[in-house]
Amino acid sequence: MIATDLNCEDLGLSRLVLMENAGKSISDEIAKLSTFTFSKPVKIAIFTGSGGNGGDGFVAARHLLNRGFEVDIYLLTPINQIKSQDSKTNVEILKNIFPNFSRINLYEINDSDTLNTIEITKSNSFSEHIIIDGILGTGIKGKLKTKIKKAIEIINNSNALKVSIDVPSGMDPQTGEIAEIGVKPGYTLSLHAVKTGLKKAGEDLTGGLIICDIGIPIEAEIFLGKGDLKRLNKRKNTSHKGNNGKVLIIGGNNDFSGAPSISGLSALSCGVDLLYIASPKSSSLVIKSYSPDFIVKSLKGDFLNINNLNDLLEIAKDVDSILIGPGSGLEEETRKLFNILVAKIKKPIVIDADGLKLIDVNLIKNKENLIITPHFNEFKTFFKEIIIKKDLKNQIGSLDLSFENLNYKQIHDKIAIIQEITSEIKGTIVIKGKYDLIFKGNKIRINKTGNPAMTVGGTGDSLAGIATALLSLGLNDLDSGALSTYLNGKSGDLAYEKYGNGLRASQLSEFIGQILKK
Ligand SMILES: NC(=O)C1=CN([C@@H]2O[C@H](COP(=O)(O)OP(=O)(O)OC[C@H]3O[C@@H](n4cnc5c(N)ncnc54)[C@H](O)[C@@H]3O)[C@@H](O)[C@H]2O)[C@H](O)CC1
Ligand SMILES: [K+]
Repeated sequence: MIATDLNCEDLGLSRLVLMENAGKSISDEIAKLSTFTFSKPVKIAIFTGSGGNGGDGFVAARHLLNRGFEVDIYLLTPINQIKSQDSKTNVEILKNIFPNFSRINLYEINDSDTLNTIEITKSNSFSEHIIIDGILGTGIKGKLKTKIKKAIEIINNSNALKVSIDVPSGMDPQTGEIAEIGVKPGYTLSLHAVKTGLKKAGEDLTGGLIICDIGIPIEAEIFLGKGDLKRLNKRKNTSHKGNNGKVLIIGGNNDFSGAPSISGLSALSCGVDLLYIASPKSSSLVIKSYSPDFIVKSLKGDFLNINNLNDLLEIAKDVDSILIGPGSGLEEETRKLFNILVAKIKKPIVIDADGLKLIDVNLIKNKENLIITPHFNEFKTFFKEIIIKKDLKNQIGSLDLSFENLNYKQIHDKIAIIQEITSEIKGTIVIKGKYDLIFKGNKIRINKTGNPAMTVGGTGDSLAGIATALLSLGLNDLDSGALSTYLNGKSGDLAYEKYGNGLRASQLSEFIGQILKK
């Protein structure tokens, strides 16, 4: 949800607008609940915190006033300390309503003691009140401040009807756990979608769940955007070498040393701790010379072959994720090696480039934690058996990946055909193109970053390196595959700004760090 919310900004849909929609939806639901539950007009008390959840409360207040309700707002965070810019904007509007004709009272609660003096605390007969909990939503972190704990206690002790905005304050929106104390609402108004933790917590803790539409288009969930960067875990202060990703790249032959190196440079730029490249002797020396940050394992032979199996299984034991294929060439011996490797290795794997031409689709069908990264022609070749089995040869044969001048039905149909094929395997399929399409089961993501200068050789190797790095950093295969297309395309866009059509794939890694940092 946090990712989707930020991705709306990439579509030009601002958080301020979403907050307005949220507040309006909340006021509509409160009005319904009030006529449903009470025989006479009720008074509304809204508790607000320092973030977006409180902001929703301020907007709801404005709409509730127009519906004729009397509204008291208890600001647990004084106005000058409110952190969310959009909340600030909305509380300022309420402050500007002065001298006021609307029935609104704003109370800034500076310390816990002030809470003892408020109306709700003084009387326990608040059965004709609705309390709206806009204290904490999806942004909750760490221990609750004393003032917040006390406010939650007061809310729970009152016999008003309690309604939480988005998440009952105090509850972890991902796990549903209440570490200290949480509001026990009669209803929770979930914005856009019910957060994972609320489903886990159950109605005892959330009250009745009502979903409020706030105008987020489904595409904000499908298109990759800056919000998806939030999927990456924060590094722990206590972590040490090796805790943040160990990647193995298996590739290269006597003709190709660049491909595995480009994958390696991009993987390192995602922040992985250790990067191993296992390559035949013929290419390993050259690969070593590209970067002092690579740990290069030199394997016997001019190309990858079955005699390398034990060495590779040994190195694989020590890493978190493995990329198979860049620059490996198409030797029969390499084919044998790869097909045994994918059967034996249980760790997250990415298969790219020559790997896709050599590995049998049937051997990887049931692998969950797997990413393949074909462009459309490679996709057709890799899945040819499945395409024949499903009798889709004619339709796929004439298909391209362009969406220009198509209506939504034609777009649906095009995607449905591809999905019929991709859903035959359990891993993630990243089909590279102007728009990258990412499939896993019934899920689809689309990436729109990137530019025509990226048709230069090696950008796919960079993408595969990024996907493998993200797997090693703990993301699942769908998120790794999807986010890798966004990062690779975005770094390509920044590289284009600097180098124009002269950009080279080895330069993409230069920009990855700054995208992640932002
Ligand atoms: N797309 C949407 O769903 C929209 C949701 N909106 C609402 O915004 C919140 C999320 O807003 P955010 O500012 O990220 O977080 P919170 O309001 O939950 O609060 C964060 C705020 O509180 C402080 N804080 C965090 N932890 C604690 C703590 N343990 N004790 C005290 N204070 C704490 C923190 O410093 C922040 O300042 C979402 O739930 C929706 O309600 C928007 O309206 C837009 C659309
Ligand atoms: K809340």
